[in-house]
Amino acid sequence: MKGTVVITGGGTGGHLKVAKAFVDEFHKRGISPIFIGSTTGQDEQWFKNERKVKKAFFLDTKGVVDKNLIGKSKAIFQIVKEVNHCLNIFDKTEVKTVISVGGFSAAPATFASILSFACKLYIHEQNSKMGKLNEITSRFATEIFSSYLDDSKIKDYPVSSEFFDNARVRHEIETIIFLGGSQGARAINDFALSVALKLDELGIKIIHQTGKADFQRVKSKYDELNLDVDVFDFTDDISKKMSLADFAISRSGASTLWELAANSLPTLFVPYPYAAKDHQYYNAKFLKDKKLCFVCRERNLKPEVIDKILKADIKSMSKGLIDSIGYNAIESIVDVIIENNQK
Ligand SMILES: CC(=O)N[C@H]1[C@@H](OP(=O)(O)OP(=O)(O)OC[C@H]2O[C@@H](n3ccc(=O)[nH]c3=O)[C@H](O)[C@@H]2O)O[C@H](CO)[C@@H](O)[C@@H]1O
Repeated sequence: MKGTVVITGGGTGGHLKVAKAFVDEFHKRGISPIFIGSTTGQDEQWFKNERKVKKAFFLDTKGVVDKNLIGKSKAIFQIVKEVNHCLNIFDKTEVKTVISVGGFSAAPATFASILSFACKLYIHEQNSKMGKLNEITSRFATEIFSSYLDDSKIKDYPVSSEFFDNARVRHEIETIIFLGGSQGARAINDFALSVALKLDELGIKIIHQTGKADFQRVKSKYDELNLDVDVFDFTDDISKKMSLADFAISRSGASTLWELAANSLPTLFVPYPYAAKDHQYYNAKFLKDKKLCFVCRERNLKPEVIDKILKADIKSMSKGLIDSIGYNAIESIVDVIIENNQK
């Protein structure tokens, strides 16, 4: 491969999981990329000690969207400053390929790749509605990979193999997993607590990922209810937890959604209502239109929802999910990038 590869982006687990898939795939092929992320968000947590990267840079950047005018100006000024920093890195390490997985962390390296004519830019857009940065920069990209774009060369989402390996067709609901995405979701936590006694009476086991911020509160409530629940804030072994469940109630962040699909786990998605352009709703709608999931707006999430789920035909949904996503997405995406690099 000519020149160095940069993988950039992050902020939250959804973007970082895809960044990690790229790092792992390049490493498998004997290529050590550089990672460029931010000091804000979860980037350092995921990549500070990652041995598969040649070097990781964490730049002083913050999100631009959802800020007042002064906040926006400061964030933009900081990005401009860090673009320069990236151009220096590109120059010193002969960067020829920049792969953005989106999020504000990706801004400096993405803009630097556009300014440096020696680089090719690739974008992986995880969501059904394009993020602001990708909307601005995508016209400069050599390829945009997305599960929702008709003209994407590879449409399958890069999901780790363990989600496929542990997949099975679900027949009846004996265990439900509640998932809040990388940061947890208070609305899903409250819903789980409101139906926990009923599920227990029905003999249904609960697995519950709360997110860090709400863990103690949720754990104490289960203790008060005297229920034996597998409750945790975050785990590195989420595929194992998913595979134990027969049904999921989850946010529809892109990585989680496609992991659940890969695992053939029927799901009720409760989209995060404040996501940009309501993208979590449209992520889930993509599967709902194929009758492969249920979707419930957060405002309609009432205990009665459980009765409907218990009557549903989860077997045909679970079977249908098998064909919704193919196995080797990250290999195919990296093949396209390497082929282009050789031209
Ligand atoms: C509030 C918000 O705007 N969230 C966005 C964010 O979500 P968020 O960061 O929550 O992302 P996702 O749901 O896409 O991914 C979370 C990742 O964390 C992993 N995980 C989660 C819990 C756990 O205990 N262990 C674990 O490993 C999941 O398996 C998954 O791979 O990025 C996604 C991808 O751009 C978007 O679709 C979401 O809308």
